[in-house]
Amino acid sequence: MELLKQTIAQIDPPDQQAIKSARERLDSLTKPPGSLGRLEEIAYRLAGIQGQAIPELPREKVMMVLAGDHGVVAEGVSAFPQEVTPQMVANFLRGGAAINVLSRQAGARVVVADIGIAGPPLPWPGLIDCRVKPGTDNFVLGPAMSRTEAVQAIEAGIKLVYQQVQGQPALVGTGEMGIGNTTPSSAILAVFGGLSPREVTGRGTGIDDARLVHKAAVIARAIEVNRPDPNDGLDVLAKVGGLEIAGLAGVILGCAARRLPVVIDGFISGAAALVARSLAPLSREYMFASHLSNEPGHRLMLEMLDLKPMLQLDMRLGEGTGAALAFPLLEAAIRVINEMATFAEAGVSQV
Ligand SMILES: Cc1cc2ncn([C@H]3O[C@H](COP(=O)(O)O)[C@@H](O)[C@H]3O)c2cc1C
Ligand SMILES: O=C(O)c1cccnc1
Repeated sequence: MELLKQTIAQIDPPDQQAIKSARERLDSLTKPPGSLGRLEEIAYRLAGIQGQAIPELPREKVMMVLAGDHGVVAEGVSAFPQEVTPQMVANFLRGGAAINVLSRQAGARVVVADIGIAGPPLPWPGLIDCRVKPGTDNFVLGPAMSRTEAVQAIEAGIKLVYQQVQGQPALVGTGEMGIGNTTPSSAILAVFGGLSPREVTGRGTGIDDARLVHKAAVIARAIEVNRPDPNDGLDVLAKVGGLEIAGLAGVILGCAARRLPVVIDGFISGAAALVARSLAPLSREYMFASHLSNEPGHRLMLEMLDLKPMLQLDMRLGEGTGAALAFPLLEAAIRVINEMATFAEAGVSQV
């Protein structure tokens, strides 16, 4: 609990003076004011995060992929069996998954961590061991994990940032693997948003209509049985969350504490972002929403976080794929503010 408390206490607001100077510089560049749209917002937000008017390109890009399993899969909420979680982790380690391809494209390193895959520990080279327990408990019957386990998983995510990222300037992305994890993500969204499970439940890996109705009913039952307190982020996480969601909340908090921008992937990462924001409201200032997932609740999630997605490609995969695709857009924003000529430099007339 000490590490979590310290980390939250270390999160400062972005540097307002750097933001102001960055906005002035953006307006001095050879383009009509504001004409690069949200790229300009990204540039000045990064200035505020780095604490300098002209943000630097990242020296390091890291995609954090956390894997965990979910007891609630016993209720039949996913189209795929639980063994796909370790099978996909093996695929990540071999470099054959979508996240490997898109991270290579972005020039990012993929970090793969086991925070709670079901079964015995996997002795695979390259797999980072931060196991809290072999999967959550079925949260229809009681809490997914204890409060202590939730804290342990968050702290594992914080430590990953410290161990895997050298420091400023860097870009970090959030990714995950865990069959069944759209179910806790919808549950978290329903609780924090005071929304009905039907509104926020989607098809995940591709369940049919009958299972979709069943999945929403499972989430409704879990909320009824556990009665998570929406004003207590740890309570929500422990009762209806997941280990990789907790770990990603830790990654987000760790980035915010170290003044690193963190690029949030899709629906599951969004649930982790809601948890992080509820534990430390300022952490939101360090988040960038990469894309809008096709999972229907994602739009509501981003509205609650007041974040606008950069891309909308009808993707619904997770793993960090949307975040990897957004990395070059953040780098483009940094290049614009660094490399464009000003009106004065280029001898271009202003109004
Ligand atoms: C082969 C395969 C690769 C994946 N990569 C990410 N997910 C995604 O799907 C899962 C969530 O959906 P649900 O809640 O319906 O199980 C997570 O593992 C998520 O990362 C995958 C799913 C599958 C099947
Ligand atoms: O948006 C996501 O992250 C997502 C959606 C469906 C299944 N897995 C991941």
